[in-house]
Amino acid sequence: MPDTTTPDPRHDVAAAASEADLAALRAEIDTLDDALHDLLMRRAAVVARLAASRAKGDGPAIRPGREAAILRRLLARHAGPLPRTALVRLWRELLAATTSMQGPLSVAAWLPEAGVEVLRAHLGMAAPVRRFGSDAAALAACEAGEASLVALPAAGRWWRTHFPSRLLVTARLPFFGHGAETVFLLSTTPPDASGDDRTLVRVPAGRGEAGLEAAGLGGPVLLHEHDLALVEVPGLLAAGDPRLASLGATVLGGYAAPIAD
Ligand SMILES: O=C(O)C(=O)C[C@]1(C(=O)O)C=C[C@@H](O)C=C1
Repeated sequence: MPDTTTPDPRHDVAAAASEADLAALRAEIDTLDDALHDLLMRRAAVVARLAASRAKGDGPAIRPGREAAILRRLLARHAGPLPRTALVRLWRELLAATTSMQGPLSVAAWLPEAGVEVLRAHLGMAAPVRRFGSDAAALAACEAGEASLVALPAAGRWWRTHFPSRLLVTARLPFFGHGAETVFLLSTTPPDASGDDRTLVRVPAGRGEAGLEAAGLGGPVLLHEHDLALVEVPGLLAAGDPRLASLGATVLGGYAAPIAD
């Protein structure tokens, strides 16, 4: 029978080597964490300079188009084992933080539970989200200055009854990957171009949709209710776009085209 009580010195050497490897790898991770942390602090300081320059003007600091362009650029250069979802999650939390550094970021939401999850994934855990019992109540809270953004689903009466409005749709969520719910973010800051955008347009059902097609502006119909259709048109169109004038179309806002994961 082999003597199992006597330690094999070769095991000690192997254990010591793997302990040393582990310590070396962890030291490398610590060095990288310091470098990442230094860069995060430097990045936040640049955002603070940008905010202090007042170049952005009034209204909420959030610029969903710029955020989308940042994420698209990073995803395009992404390589290696870190999942793309993790990259997006990290930057979403960062962008939510740098937005709230510049001014209050609060949301008036009329959303089902799944929509709140989609909203949280986008705005991070810190942004205060107040839920309302109707789309009209959430919109009124923002109009009254009680919230900087409104979050609404692709349902309800808001898209038929609330426009033209000071509040415009500026983001469609989820921006990356798939969510159980589509969420629209509305803001008093007009939509900013991301390089690949869509415009949300309300048109008379039938005639309006055909008119959009004929003008080369056909896109997916998101909702159809009574005599109105909600259509996602390619590009970022201004409310006064001459191609829309004769169609009885109302621009509800625009946003970065979401990317599949
Ligand atoms: O570019 C801006 O306007 C910023 O405020 C900076 C920044 C960022 O951290 O990169 C922060 C918030 C905006 O929503 C978009 C981008």
